[in-house]
Amino acid sequence: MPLPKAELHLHIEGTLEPELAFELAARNGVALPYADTDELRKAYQFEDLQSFLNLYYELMAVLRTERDFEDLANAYLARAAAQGVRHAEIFFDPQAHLARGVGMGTVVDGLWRALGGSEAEHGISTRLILCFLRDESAESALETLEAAKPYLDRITGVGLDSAEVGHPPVKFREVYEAAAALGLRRVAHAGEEGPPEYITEALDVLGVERVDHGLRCMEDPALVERLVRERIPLTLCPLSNVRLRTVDVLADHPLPAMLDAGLLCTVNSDDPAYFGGYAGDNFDAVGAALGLGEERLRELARNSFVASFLEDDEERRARYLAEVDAYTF
Ligand SMILES: Nc1ncnc2[nH]cnc12
Ligand SMILES: [Zn+2]
Repeated sequence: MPLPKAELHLHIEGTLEPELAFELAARNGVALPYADTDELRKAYQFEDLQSFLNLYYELMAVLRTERDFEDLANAYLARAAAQGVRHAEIFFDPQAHLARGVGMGTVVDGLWRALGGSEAEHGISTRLILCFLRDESAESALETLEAAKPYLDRITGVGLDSAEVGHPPVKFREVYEAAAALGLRRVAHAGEEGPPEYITEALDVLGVERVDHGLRCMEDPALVERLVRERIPLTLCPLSNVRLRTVDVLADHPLPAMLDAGLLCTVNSDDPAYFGGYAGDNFDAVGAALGLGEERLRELARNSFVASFLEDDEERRARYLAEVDAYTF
């Protein structure tokens, strides 16, 4: 049995495996510019975040109906369950779908067909986090939040993703204020490729409770001290960092130094279909490459539940933490 864990940084569109992409393409009559799954897999060589995002957005063309989103989420949940994920807080990118004529209702209702039955079907509790694309305008983000209003009973929070550099958090001040007023939790990608100042801005201007990636905080000791003091969780994605070349090789990943500094780090998969592994694979990879022992891995699993948005169900959080504490490797 794998170590129980929560996954807090997972883009559902980034779980689209080549086989499912071709299946959905056939079902929807969408032509993909790749002969087969082997040729598509060969395109998974990324120089940086943007080169990945180009493919990520291109492949979304196959997602058209509620059933497509349901199938996508069910495929992820089945894989996650097999790797010990007990709770998943799942990002989705509605603007990338709205731009293709796929409505908010199709996306949320489709995802919910899987998420609503996830506990019974996969043994995983879930939350849904709507992400704004930071390379789109602030007005577009506000329109997206407006379009999400009929679905807020199923949406726990908002996030910020896509191309980071040149799109500082401050651009989204207004939409984050509106989200907070609606009672939504707030997270944002910051310090993945962007500078440590974006992390500070995400905290101060957007009021985020958790930072996605946050890797580049290590360049600013005062910021590290603040993140430790305020117990701000970081959702790290080690295999993603290597594939997108923010870290040269896994053995150089700063995770051990970050834990030693007292940061509340979690380990997640980001876009597992593209980066070579799901949540458990990321745990295994950092364990092996960084020589993390059982107690470090247990700490990471504990952190994932501590950092999760389970404030509305503390009993469940306590149950998950007890599972981690009782786990024998
Ligand atoms: N790693 C990542 N960074 C920013 N935006 C993303 N969208 C999907 N994956 C992402
Ligand atoms: Zn991400």
